[in-house]
Amino acid sequence: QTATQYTDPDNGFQFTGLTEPVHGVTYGLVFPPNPTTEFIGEIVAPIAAKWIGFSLGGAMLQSLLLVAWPNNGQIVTSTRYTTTYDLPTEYDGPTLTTLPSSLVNSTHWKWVYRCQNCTTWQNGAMPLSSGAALAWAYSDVGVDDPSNPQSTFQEHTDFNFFGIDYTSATNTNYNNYLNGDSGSTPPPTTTPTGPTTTTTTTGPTIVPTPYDYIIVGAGPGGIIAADRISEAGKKVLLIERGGPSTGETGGTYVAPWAKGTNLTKFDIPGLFESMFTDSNPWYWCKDITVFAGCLLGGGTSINGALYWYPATSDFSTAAGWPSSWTNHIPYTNMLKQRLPSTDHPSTDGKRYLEQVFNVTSQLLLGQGYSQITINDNPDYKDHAFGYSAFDFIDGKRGGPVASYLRTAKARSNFAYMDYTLVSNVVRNGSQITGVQTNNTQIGGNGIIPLTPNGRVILSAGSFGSPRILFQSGIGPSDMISLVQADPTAGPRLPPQNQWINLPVGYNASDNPSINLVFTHPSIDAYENWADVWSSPRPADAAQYLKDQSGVFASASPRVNFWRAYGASDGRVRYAQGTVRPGAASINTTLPYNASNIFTITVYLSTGITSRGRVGIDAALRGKPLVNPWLVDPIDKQILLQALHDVVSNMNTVPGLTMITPDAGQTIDQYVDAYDPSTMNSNHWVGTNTIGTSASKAVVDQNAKVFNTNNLFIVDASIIPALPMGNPHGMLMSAAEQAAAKILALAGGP
Ligand code: HEM
Repeated sequence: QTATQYTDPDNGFQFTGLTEPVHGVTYGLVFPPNPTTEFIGEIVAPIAAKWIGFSLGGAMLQSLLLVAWPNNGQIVTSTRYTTTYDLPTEYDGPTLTTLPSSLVNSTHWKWVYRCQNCTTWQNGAMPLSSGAALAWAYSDVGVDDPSNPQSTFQEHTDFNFFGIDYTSATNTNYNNYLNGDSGSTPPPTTTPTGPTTTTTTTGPTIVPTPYDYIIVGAGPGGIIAADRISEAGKKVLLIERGGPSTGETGGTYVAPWAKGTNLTKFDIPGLFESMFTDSNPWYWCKDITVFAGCLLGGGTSINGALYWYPATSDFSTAAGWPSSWTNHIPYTNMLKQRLPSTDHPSTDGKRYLEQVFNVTSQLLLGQGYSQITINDNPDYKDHAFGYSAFDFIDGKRGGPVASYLRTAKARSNFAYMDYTLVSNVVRNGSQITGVQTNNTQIGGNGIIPLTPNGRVILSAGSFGSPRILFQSGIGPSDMISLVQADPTAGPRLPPQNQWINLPVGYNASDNPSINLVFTHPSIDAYENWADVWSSPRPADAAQYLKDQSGVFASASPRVNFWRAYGASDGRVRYAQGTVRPGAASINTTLPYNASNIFTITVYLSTGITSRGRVGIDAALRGKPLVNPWLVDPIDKQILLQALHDVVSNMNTVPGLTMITPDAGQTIDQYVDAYDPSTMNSNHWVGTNTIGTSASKAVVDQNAKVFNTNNLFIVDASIIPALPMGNPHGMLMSAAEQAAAKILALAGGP
């Protein structure tokens, strides 16, 4: 089949397309006379079509896919992408705008849309100077969560292809079409190809509300800032690009065995390991090349929730903090009050799956370690070990979402907007006037303004916040040049004489971590967590569903330990260990019993000198440009020393065998051969580091971006150096302190 020209009888637009005969769905496209990167399209479908997919590359894989369905009189739409024959997931970059002649009535639904930045995508493009194939997918089975544009759904029930000649698919009235006007096209006299009706149900333009504080990103930094600032009576908008996570926030991603409850993947601590083995991990950001959580709660909704109250050194001037930050105790106390830690998260107070604790404590006691309650002694981090501590609450994921967000939401001066991506701040020189979102229904252009003296706080994370800065003309010029070349983001940049040169993306660090894998006959490896999502041990699943107790009330770690090391450069570095049943990867020549495996991960933390650089690529994806792990040979030397120490007395624990590395490889060879990407701990900090001078730092001691009047950052990116432990506890204390400093700073709303 080949597309031909037809005129839609309702809106009078001339499209190139066809009505396929099997289901009677019409697909049409029209381009401006000198094609740019956009087009107007339409899909007219009988009500029996529960969702429709349209592939701009003419195939399922590596194509920009448009997916649409009707819900409550509106058309719900998304752009998606996939490289495998599984559910295509969110693809950011294109902008879809539903045009007014769209409708839903009793027989049909019709989606007329503008698709901008749509003619090229990752690994593909529409060949606009020739012809090509397009493809459609049809389903008579409804999607799982119709109000959610990123809903999951089952495979199509039909698909097919058709040819199109792009060179004749243009119309000189294109710009009129954008305004809902068919221009000089004569009134249609041809046979109607679509439904005839007059009900227009797409929403009108929303008049944008100005806010005192617009906070971009609902991770730990953004949520805590939003709670404290709304508590102070300011009018606050918190914007999240993703959607709900836990059941209490409207999340619906529930394991088969928990069906009928609102205990989602993000509620049940024992599902943590399944984050990395899911066939449809929609919650990871698709435009950041390392793991980042694109959902409410950010990293705290998808992490293992290891929660450490900060040590004094975490906020020291030696770590890079301005001296005004070193007294963290009042803020850490505020955090502890809102979110106490627990090292026995099961609601019955018992500990489960503790075999690794027994084995590891034999090793550590033999090395002169003492067992302590770790969060009772945050500064005791040399030769100390104890039970892993978490911010779980009532046997469920707690974190900032189940604490600070609850109180924020109860206030009438707090507003929350999800599924909304902020690309850049709108500014006039050093004065920020609003944020640019991808929701063009807001004011017709997607811009949300500030009140007079209003402020923007970026909390989009160590990759997301730098990208927003680059797209706002703030950062090194090589990054802003990449933005300039982008057809959508380029025109939104301020003029070059307003660019602000700051070291955005530099000073990046992340804990290098190395896994050692062991077996011991006493260990229960819990099937390496492989079955927790689809076929858990029935008794454990039942116990958890009954009262949130048992194995599922905790994430996988069971033991943590720390040790200090002096080095030849005069610095003290700390090594951290995390121990859990199971193993992410095993590489061994030894025969072993898979039901007895466990992992000791050794990280280097406080004192690391290695730094990398974070930036964007030409597709504006966030990525490490220079890896931050073990750049300094002394960092590597200390990490090796720590690994050797951990296994130094292995022969004193009967039955304990190290299988990775195995006898054929030394620890040094193992570390030399380690894939750097698996050394990543996803603890990125420092990409918008705090400091006292604009030549070395991005934000000043009030967390305000240098050379701006009213732009702030509150997230892991301002932390100058890695803290002692997994960073989200220390980050939340930093967010408390940053919120207090921002509120105290004169000149605000
Ligand atoms: C849960 C969602 C989906 C699943 C599991 C799925 C799965 C599959 C599978 C297994 C095939 C190969 C079928 C065969 O060769 O007979 C296929 C083909 C195809 N799918 Fe999907 N699909 C999904 C969603 C979509 C969507 C949203 C589109 C949007 C346009 C799409 C477009 C296509 C097209 C055009 C083909 C045929 C051409 C090709 O193989 O690339 N699919 N799909």
